Amino acid sequence: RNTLDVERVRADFPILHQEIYGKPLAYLDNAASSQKPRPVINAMTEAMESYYANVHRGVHRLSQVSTDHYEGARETIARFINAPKSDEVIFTRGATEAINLVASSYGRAFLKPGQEVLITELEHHANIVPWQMLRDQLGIKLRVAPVDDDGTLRAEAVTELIGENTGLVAIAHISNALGTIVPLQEITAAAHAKGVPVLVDGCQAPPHQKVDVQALGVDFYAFSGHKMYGPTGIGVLWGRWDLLKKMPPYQGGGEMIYSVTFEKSTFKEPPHGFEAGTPAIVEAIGLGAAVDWLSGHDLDAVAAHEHKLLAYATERLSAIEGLNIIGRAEPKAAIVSFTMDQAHPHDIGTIVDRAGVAVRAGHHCAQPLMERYGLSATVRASFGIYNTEQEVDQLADALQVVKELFG
Ligand SMILES: Cc1ncc(COP(=O)(O)O)c(CN[C@@H](CS)C(=O)O)c1O
Repeated sequence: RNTLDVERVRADFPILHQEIYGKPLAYLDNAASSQKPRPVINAMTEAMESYYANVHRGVHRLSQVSTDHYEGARETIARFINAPKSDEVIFTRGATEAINLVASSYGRAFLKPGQEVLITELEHHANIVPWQMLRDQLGIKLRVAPVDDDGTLRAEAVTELIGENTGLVAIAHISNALGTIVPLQEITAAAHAKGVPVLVDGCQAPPHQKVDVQALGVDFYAFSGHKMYGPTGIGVLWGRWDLLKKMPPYQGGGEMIYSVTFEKSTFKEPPHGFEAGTPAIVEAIGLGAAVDWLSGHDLDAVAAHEHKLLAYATERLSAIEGLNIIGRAEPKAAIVSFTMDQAHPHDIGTIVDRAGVAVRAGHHCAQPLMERYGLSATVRASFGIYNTEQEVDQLADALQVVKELFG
């Protein structure tokens, strides 16, 4: 397996080469959002400088070129997740909108009052609140599968709750707060054995590991461009064609129709039937460029590099007296959430920031999960392709200062 040339990777990210309060920036908040490599910046700038126009409707050359790049990005993304066809790739604003689309379209059309949507304690608010809204509108019920004390989500903890009343399993691929990697294949096989579809909140997966929707066997897969070295404002809902085909539109407007009269309108097939209005053209092109850039790296080598950082960070942080790592599931993505006996997460985040280290302090939009561990917040360091062991040292040394200050 070839190793990652991190210095060469870092050279692609202009933003990383700066100082914060006189210290080199150590950007360790990748679970919140990742930075953008030069090819993504260039692709978006080139679109706006040389061929930008609205898509699909124009008869003029620029519109055709813009459309080719926009639809080309869709095909690039479809290949990246091994989707059977690119028409199954729907552009959304991000994972949140992708999940809301399924709740609103699939949920309202195919879930019945009294049926259950099965989620887990690991979920991000984006995969909790849309189902609560559907419950309040439609009368479905929410069931929550428990995680273990160490942040592990055992497949049976989920599968034993799948019954004849379960209408959908909605589950994270990777926990943004703890890093837990969920055993999706096992859960999906059990759900399908009972005829229950599976939606995956895949937000934290594509930048860190190969995502193959056919190998996973899932029915819907949602993710955001800004977490995988692409821009904000663009994300993807991938869905199985036979489900997308029968789902009613999510939003109405231009682009998603064949014809409109005051009496009625006829709707386009997926994906355009779910893409009302002018799309995020430049952002979609940016996401396509991010996928091309990421695909230029050996994803196994990326995963191995990040796992090495996770192991090193776990070792260094575990050595700090009074520091408690929250979530030690195996396998785990390169996310380390922790508390310190001596200091509040926000104080810790502020102090390490003065040392040039960017981490997140808070509930990470997973308040129920924090409550389950009796916490209101943690500090979270989350690693990406461009992070280094030196940056782990920078974090650990800054935490030593916190310990001395508050110890
Ligand atoms: C598992 C998971 N699911 C959904 C989302 C929402 O993604 P959007 O691009 O904001 O729509 C996120 C984004 N989590 C960020 C912001 S709260 C974090 O700091 O962890 C996520 O991690």
